[in-house]
Amino acid sequence: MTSTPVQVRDLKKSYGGFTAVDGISFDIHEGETFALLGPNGAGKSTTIEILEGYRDRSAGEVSVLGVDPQHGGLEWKAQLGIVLQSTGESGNVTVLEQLGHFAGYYPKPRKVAEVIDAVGLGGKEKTRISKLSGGQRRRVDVALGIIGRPKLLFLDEPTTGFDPEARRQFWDLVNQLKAEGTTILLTTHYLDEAATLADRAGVIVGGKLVDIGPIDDIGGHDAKVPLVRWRQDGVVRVERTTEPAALAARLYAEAGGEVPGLEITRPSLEDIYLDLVGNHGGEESEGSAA
Ligand SMILES: Nc1ncnc2c1ncn2[C@@H]1O[C@H](COP(=O)(O)OP(=O)(O)OP(=O)(O)O)[C@@H](O)[C@H]1O
Repeated sequence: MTSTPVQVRDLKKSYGGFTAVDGISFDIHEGETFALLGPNGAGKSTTIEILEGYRDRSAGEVSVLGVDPQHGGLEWKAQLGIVLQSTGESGNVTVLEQLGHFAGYYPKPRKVAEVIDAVGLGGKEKTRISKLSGGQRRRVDVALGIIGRPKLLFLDEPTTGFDPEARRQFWDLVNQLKAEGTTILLTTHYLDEAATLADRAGVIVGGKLVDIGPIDDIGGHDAKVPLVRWRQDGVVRVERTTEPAALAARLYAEAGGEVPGLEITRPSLEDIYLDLVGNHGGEESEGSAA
């Protein structure tokens, strides 16, 4: 086992004349949770599917658990946990049957009952998957992703369709997997989810990596500078400053008391991400013509 389970160098993928992934490079270190962020169509799923061995690349080098995914065998695949973007589970079997069946594919599976509890499907063991709600089926997807005790777990928009309680429960589960040393590659459009779970992130726009680094450093140092808002003569004023308390104190002294509408906020990861994507011309990102 390598201490850098995922290594990607100058990865490119074209669909006909359309370049969906345009020369991206990144590493994911052992035990780390790495978030791949980007607008719809940026190339995240294409990248993940190449790493999972589902799609061939057009150019570049990729190593996943020391193996080129284009040549990964069953033993390699058994070390991966995969939660695809779309729900695949709609069968006529029960939750217990489905998980029991999949557990049989792996050399050291987790206990089915444990997994059912971990994804919050306790009480639904004997329910047919076709009778579950959309969010509950998504939990089955997550359960199938972790049943084989993967070394590397791919989570492609795992909490889409989850209610807020289920999302929190899922975050607890991911933290538990992290504590066990699982390396995780996550894509999500929920920036609070990325901020909570990820150690590092890469932001893809139009098939190119526009930023990468520890989650708190995304957007660069200046992106985090706090905003001070207040009202003066009925007009909302906004100033960015690294010393918000000093500005607030000055305003207090000038106003001779409480400052109307005073608010100090730090840009959230979502604010920073939206700036970053906007600056790189991405909204509904469309890659580039080759
Ligand atoms: N099989 C395919 N054939 C042709 N074009 C494709 C194919 N799969 C994806 N694309 C295109 O490649 C680009 C990247 O798609 P991809 O699914 O990787 O984006 P994404 O970042 O995962 O988006 P989302 O957030 O919507 O899931 C898109 O413009 C998409 O239309």
